[in-house]
Amino acid sequence: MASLLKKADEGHNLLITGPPGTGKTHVLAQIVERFLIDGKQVAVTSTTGISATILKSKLTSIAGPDVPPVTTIHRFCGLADGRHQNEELVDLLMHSEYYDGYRINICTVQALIIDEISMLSCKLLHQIEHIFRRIRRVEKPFGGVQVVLAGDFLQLPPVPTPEYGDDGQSITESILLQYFHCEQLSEIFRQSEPDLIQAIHEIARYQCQLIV
Ligand SMILES: Nc1ncnc2c1ncn2[C@@H]1O[C@H](COP(=O)(O)OP(=O)(O)OP(=O)(O)O)[C@@H](O)[C@H]1O
Repeated sequence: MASLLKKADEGHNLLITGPPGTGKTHVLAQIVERFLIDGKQVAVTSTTGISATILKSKLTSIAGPDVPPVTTIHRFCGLADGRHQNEELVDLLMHSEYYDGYRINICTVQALIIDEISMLSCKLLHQIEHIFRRIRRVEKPFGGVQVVLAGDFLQLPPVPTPEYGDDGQSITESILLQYFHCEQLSEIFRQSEPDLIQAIHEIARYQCQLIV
């Protein structure tokens, strides 16, 4: 965990993965705390409303009441249900009064956290990168915003929306990952019984053996 926190302090983009109970939320809470102490404008988001609510309560129990509000990434920057093409959304963000709040969010944020990343499609990650770069007018990945992604790719995949041209491809093959330091957590903290921990790993990888 110390190496991840150091990378976060140094301003790297991070992708933190690992099975349930390996401490992804724990690390996120430490990172959020450090960003806040540094005076960074941090946005904490997740990919669904329910996971955002759960994340907020987990972060509060670890880092205390000062954690910022947690919302969905869609609500944070105006993605809605993914119906807009990239430049169409840029146009709305630049010119529609209805999108003022989203534009302000994008322009003021310095660090963006997205949890439950397995449910974010490649198309939406690329859209986020595009609109951040265009709206902030900074020709760097994500317009220079530090991005921290966390999740477990063996959990729920993205929901495809073929009507909007999104085939639901996971971000695992995204070329944007070249801009991330990727780290997989493997030590399970939530359980302590070795047999149970082994079973969790096997079930996650569809390798569970039936014992009769
Ligand atoms: N580095 C650590 N040292 C000791 N305990 C830890 C550590 N990291 C996490 N834990 C504990 O392990 C449990 C699971 O941690 P956490 O909820 O962060 O895992 P997670 O990977 O986010 O799980 P999930 O994918 O199910 O949300 C918690 O009770 C947490 O306090």
